[in-house]
Order: sequence, then structure tokens, then C-alpha cells
Amino acid sequence: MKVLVINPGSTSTKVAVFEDESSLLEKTIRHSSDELKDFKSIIEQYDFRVNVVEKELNASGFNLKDFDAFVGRGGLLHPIESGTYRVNEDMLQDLKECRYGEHASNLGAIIAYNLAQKVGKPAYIVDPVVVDEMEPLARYSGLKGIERKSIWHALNQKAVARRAAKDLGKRYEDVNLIVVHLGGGISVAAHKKGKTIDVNNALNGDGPFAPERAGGLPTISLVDLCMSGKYTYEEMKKLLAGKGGLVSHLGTNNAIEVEERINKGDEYAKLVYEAMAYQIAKTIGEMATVLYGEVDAIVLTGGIARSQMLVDWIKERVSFIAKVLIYPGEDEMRALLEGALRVLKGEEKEKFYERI
Ligand SMILES: Nc1ncnc2c1ncn2[C@@H]1O[C@H](COP(=O)(O)OP(=O)(O)OP(=O)(O)O)[C@@H](O)[C@H]1O
Ligand SMILES: CCCC(=O)O
Repeated sequence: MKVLVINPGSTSTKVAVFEDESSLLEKTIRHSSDELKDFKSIIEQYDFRVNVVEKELNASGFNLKDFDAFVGRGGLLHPIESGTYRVNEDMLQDLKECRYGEHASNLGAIIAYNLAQKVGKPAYIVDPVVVDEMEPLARYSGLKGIERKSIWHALNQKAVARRAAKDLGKRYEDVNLIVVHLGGGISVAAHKKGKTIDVNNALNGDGPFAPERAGGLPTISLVDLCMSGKYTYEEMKKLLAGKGGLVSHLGTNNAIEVEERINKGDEYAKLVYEAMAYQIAKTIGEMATVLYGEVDAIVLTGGIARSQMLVDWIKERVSFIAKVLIYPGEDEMRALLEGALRVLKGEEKEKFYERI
């Protein structure tokens, strides 16, 4: 069974081709900020991104007719349970309207569907960023009408949590884990026996700051900034998710560059980077209380889990809670494939998204 996997990120488009479990192609096409600067919205990037995918397939000698299924990384929909979803009109409509917000992954379902339509094959998304398994208590904020939301790296977190459980010699459904995805955004989640019962909203101002995200902010100061007249609504949103965190303090979202500066003696860069580790550790502590201290392991994953410096700072503060396991990078392409294969092989039922 041949599957095309498409994963649009904020600064890249990843394309992979699998024949059953074997990888035939895995390519990351990076998009410079210059290339993307003239697009006013994510949806406007559609033609550009499809061309990138088709060009890559042509260059590698693949034809759309070769594929049995198409799978894309899912985007901002209304909250749904974990699983593999068949792309349908309801889903496409919400994504095209950006009804629940803008995120590069919104394009995953749209691209997969349009390519699949050309050859009459099914398109899927797997564990989109809105997978919601939070318990009722986790949903409360201190202001009626503002509810905490689950927007996180569900795809990579779920895949890595299963791997960690296996490495612990247990089933995912039998362990309690705190999983931390350290990417451009950072999500810290409490996985209780196969369900993610609490997680910070990695996109919208909750939890630690991240390379591109401001994280939780002092609310009155934030209100003052919003009302200052310095920023439009759109600019404010971009400031919090895109230009926040390391970008705001140090002008870069690249943790490798930050470490180079630290190694050259930049004290401010060191303080900011260590503050990020401090906030991550603090959020891990919060999630330990969510699990009543019964934690089988703390699992660090994502690009910055490659950083010895950051990992060591986090470990120093959280090792008293549980052992720390490291799975650097992400395997979202394989996670997307596996989700599609579970459905294609009849091991799991496909799910359907409904507009509400
Ligand atoms: N060896 C390394 N040491 C330190 N940081 C690293 C290393 N390799 C990658 N990174 C950092 O990881 C970050 C990117 O992580 P990742 O690729 O998981 O994020 P993304 O896919 O862009 O965003 P997200 O995961 O939030 O969707 C960047 O800040 C990058 O500099
Ligand atoms: C994966 C959703 C959260 C983010 O982009 O930071």
C-alpha cells in the first residue's frame, strides 16, 4: 500500500512517500521568511505549497496515480478525540474559513484532499492539533466565558508517548507520562493511562514561553499593550504566536543560534534560554500534581530535545519527580502514515468530522 504524507509547517513543507512501513522518500522543503512574506494568510499559500509537493513528487519520479491514500497533518478544527479522520466537506469548510484560527497545518487536509480527489482515493488527517481529552477540572480559567483549550503537538506527543511506554515495557494505556514537545511551540501534557487529561495551550498564551510563542503573560500588562494603540488585532496575535518567546527577547527562533551566542559569552541570551528551561520545568511540576505524583516517566521530544544544555537544566529541576527519557526530534511523518495504515488495514475505524 503506497501512501503520500504531507506536513505543512510554519517554515517548511515536509513530503514523504511510504510503501507500507518502508520509506521511499522523505523531504523537507524549507521556506524562507522572504518566500512567505507576501502571503497575507496561511490559506493564500495553498497554490505555492501544492506546487512544492507536486514538484517534489515529479522530481522523485512519483505519480499521483501510484498512491492508495493521502494523509495530511490536521489543523485548527473544533475540539475532537484522538484518531484518524477522513477528510470531508465539513472539515474543509472549517479549515478554509479558518473558523478556529490560522495554523500552517490547516493546509495539510486541504492539500491531501485535493490531490486525492484527482485520482479518486481517500484522504485523512491524524491526531490534529486540537485533539481534546482534557478532564473537566482542567478546562476552567478564572474568568467565566474563557475556557482553557487543548491546542498542542498531539501527533508527535501521542506517537512518542506510545514509544516511551513500549520502552518501559508497558502499554500506553497502562502508564502515566508527562510528555514535553520542545519545538517552535512547546506543549507539556499529562498523559494518564492513554488519555491526555491536561496540556497547556501551546499556541495561545498558556504554559512556558517557547522559541516563537510568548506563553502565559501577566494579564493586565497584556491588556494595557492591546489597548496602547501600538498594535492592530492581527499584529497582536502575531506578536504572541510567531514573534514571542526567544524571537521577542533575542530576535531568533533558532535555539542552535542562541546556544552559539551563549558559548561566546552572551549573558542575556543565557538568562533568557535558562528562563525558558525554568518555565518548562515549572509546567512539568504542575502536570505532576495533575497526576497526583504518580508519574512513570517524563518524556522530552521535539527539535530542542537535541540540546544538552536545555535538557540538563530541565533535568536538574524535575528528576526528583520521575526518570527523564529523551526522544529528540519528531517522527510526525511516520505517525501520520501509521494512523492512515491502521484505518486502511481495518485495525481501526476511520472517524468523521462534523461542523458544529
Ligand atoms: N541540535 C540542536 N540543539 C539545539 N536546538 C536544536 C537542535 N536541533 C534543532 N534545534 C531547535 O529546535 C527548534 C525546532 O524544533 P522543531 O523542528 O521540533 O520545531 P518545528 O517543527 O519548527 O515547530 P513545532 O514543533 O512547534 O511544530 C529550533 O529552535 C531549532 O533551532
Ligand atoms: C501544535 C500547535 C501549537 C503550536 O503551533 O505551537
